[in-house]
Amino acid sequence: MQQTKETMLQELASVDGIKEATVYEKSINQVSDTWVFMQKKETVDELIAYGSLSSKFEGKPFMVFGKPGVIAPLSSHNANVLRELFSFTKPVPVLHQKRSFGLGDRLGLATEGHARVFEKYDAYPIFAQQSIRELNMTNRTYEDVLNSATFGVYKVGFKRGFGADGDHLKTKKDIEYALSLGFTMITLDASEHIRNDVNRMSKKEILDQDVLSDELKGRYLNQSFNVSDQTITFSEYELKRSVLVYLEAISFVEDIYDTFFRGKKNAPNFELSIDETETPTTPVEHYFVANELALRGIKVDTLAPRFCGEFQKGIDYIGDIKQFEQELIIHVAIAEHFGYKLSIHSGSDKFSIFELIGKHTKGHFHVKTAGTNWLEAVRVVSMKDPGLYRELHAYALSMFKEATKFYHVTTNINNIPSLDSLKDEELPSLMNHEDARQLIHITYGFILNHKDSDGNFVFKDRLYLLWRQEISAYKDRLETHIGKHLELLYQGFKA
Ligand SMILES: O=C(O)[C@@H](O)[C@@H](O)[C@H](O)C(=O)CO
Repeated sequence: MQQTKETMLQELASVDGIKEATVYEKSINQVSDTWVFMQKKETVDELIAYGSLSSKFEGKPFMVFGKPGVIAPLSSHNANVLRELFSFTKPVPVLHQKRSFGLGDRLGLATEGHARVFEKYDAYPIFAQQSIRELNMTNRTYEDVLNSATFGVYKVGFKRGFGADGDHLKTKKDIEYALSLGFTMITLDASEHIRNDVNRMSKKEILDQDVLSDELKGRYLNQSFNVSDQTITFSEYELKRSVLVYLEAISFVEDIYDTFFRGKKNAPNFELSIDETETPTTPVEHYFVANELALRGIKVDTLAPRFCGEFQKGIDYIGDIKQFEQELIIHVAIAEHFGYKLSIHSGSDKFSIFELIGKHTKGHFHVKTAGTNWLEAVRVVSMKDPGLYRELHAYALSMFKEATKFYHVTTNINNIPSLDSLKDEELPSLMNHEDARQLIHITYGFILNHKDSDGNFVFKDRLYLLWRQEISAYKDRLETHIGKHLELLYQGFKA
């Protein structure tokens, strides 16, 4: 007779190391004769495997009624075993989904909260998503990023599937690294091959450049292209600008595509990001890039242009919303024409434009967030341990200048209310203050890695301990905050 989970739990109820723990109900699964679930002992999560397949897990063995079991730590080895036994813990590419959403979890603690949101919204979640810049800043590895997502979905029983994005990758070595671990999406960042200096050239200087081959002239010069009900026309100036800014980047993309994607079976999703540059992508330039990719047989799933205005990290859109809307309509038409979706980078907190994005993409989008999830974790610190928040904030102020080398922000730290003027209960309101948000957003690596003269972390261990103790407050914050992103996006196309 099949054993029920109740009788299984009764059998284990007297085992040392299990009897004193709390079982996560939604994590109980069975595969052939083996039960696998997660439990919490104090603030530490562990896996329990009970049955013949438990020998696959590493950990502390036990035996009940002649049946073997293991109390297994959340190690890389055990994450691999979970992925082998339970397919829902393994990332899968975005296939036919209309919309997807990236959730860069810098701390490896957010998947449970994120999963709650994606139980309600049908967008495909990319729970594992980090850039190399983030890995360097947080001292993490892609193994760790993937494992956190695997354990997160297992713990809460999220079975809809998720993706893993090697975000903003710039080299073959980094792409190989992400792919070797089973990442299902590669975001190629071509920014180092995009010429920003062209922005500083006058119209005359651009027109004076001899960069148009006969082929390019024949293909574009003074020609118009219809995409949906939009017409894109290349003047000599626009064509020369497009060639100067993007042609080298297109060759770079081709080389990467040939190496990792062309003709490959089960190729991962391929995103091209041209957003992290000083150069906004005009609709004409977007068309040029898309058409050149298509002519080279390069198929992207998503493309992130740099839209007009400013998409700064962790705060709302800065710029002319009317212009953004007009250009968005043309960007969407180009993306549809060439058969990919637009990707919106630095999508954290862009509340004033989400509805427009939902509306004009007709719900076909990829939106990426990252820093906002870290900011919600810091909000929890400000709510639960004001003293620790004050220390962290003061340190962030001292590192602000250094941090601006890694992120472009226009923060004025003089606008941030001084800590002395705020009562403890007022500290969480700093996480609604744009300058304070950006201060904390860009200093995350400095805060997490700060060590004292003995080489001990000043904040990291205390922060993780607090977050583990207050994980349900963090889950609530993520549900509300990321939920607000989705709600506005959906309002745009459900209306
Ligand atoms: O901070 C980073 O390096 C990344 O999270 C971002 O650049 C990412 O691509 C993003 O735009 C998420 O909002």
